[in-house]
Amino acid sequence: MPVYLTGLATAVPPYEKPQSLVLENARHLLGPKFPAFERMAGSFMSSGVEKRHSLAPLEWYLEPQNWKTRNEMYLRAGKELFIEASRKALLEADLRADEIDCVVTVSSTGIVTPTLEAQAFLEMGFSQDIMRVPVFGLGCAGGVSGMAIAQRLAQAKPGSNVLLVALEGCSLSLRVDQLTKADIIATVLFGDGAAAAVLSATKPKDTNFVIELAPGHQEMWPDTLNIMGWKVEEDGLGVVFDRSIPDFAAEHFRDVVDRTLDALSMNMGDVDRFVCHPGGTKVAQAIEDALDLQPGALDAEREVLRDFGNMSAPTVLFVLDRVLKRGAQGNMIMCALGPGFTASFQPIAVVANEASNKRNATDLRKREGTVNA
Ligand SMILES: CC(C)(COP(=O)(O)OP(=O)(O)OC[C@H]1O[C@@H](n2cnc3c(N)ncnc32)[C@H](O)[C@@H]1OP(=O)(O)O)[C@@H](O)C(=O)NCCC(=O)NCCSC(=O)CC(=O)O
Repeated sequence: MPVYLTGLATAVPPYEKPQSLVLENARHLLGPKFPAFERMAGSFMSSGVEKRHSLAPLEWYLEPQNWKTRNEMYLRAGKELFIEASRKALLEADLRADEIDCVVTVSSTGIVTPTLEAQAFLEMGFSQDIMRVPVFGLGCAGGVSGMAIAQRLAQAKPGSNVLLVALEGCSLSLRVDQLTKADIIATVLFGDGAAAAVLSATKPKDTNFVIELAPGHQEMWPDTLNIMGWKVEEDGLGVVFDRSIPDFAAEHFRDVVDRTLDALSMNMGDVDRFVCHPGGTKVAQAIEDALDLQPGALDAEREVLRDFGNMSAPTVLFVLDRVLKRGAQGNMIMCALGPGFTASFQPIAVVANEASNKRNATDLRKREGTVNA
């Protein structure tokens, strides 16, 4: 039984920062504490990131923060973003919040219990018997793995509607006490954002096309725990992301894609578009090379990186949103790498809707002019 994507929306927090401003403040804040800062400063401008959004205003990052203040900001600003992304996705799906049976919240950049979907319960108007599935720790793979979890949950209960929300406040982990090169590169790349998707086990009737989701596929490489993750430290989370990630992708991504396609009974020729998480320019390049894609094939990926930075889990859903709104059809494979080290894949097919009874209805995949820019 297929599952259908009936709503997809993105949201970014209100504080927009051009990369030149991030560099200026990083130089002021981190430069005096990290002797090699100037040697790495060029990466701010060569990273492909032109701007990003953050959950907190600039002044917040200039003050010392700790576990309590970071998580207070995550709760306050994250809840607002959760609500905005969810409401937009529900509008797309033409559903009320109380028609959602299950909500999957994917987030690894803050800790709050009860989790965000419970914090937003009243404002959202969720039903009292909603099933809550908070998922922590998937990192950059969270958008794809979250979609795969939501797909399985929707498939398990005919007639149900599942809301997926992927939300990250990567910038809240900025550290000025224990600086490493990885911390500087994280400041170069990471931003904050959220995306929400509505999945339904009921076929939409009033669209020309439907977006079908088959079960996803994941693989974890043994003995790769140190490539990506969080270290829990005195004043917050410390970023773990190894400089080997682009080389790792260049060496191993093709093999895992081939095994995934086998598992999905597909081959390369069946895939019309890979929809990838753009972890950084070097990762995007490594994926393009590994898959023998045409130069520029990952155009939407580079645009999302340019406009929002690497927002971890929601990033790939921003890419999917652009790709669908530009009218993509056929078979797509959404993919991302994340802590584990894990590769996660979600097949998506945009196909004509034979059951359509409203030929002129506005399709999710055709709403021009509403892409975040
Ligand atoms: C950030 C960049 C655009 C910067 O490119 P540049 O050409 O300007 O610079 P560069 O690559 O030479 O790096 C500048 C200096 O930083 C160091 N450096 C780079 N990445 C580092 C890392 N992860 N940890 C520690 N140091 C690192 C380099 O060795 C070099 O130091 P020295 O000069 O001393 O040698 C690129 O490095 C990049 O795209 N890297 C990939 C980022 C990445 O791993 N993203 C994935 C996040 S996880 C994720 O999102 C999952 C996924 O991708 O699916």
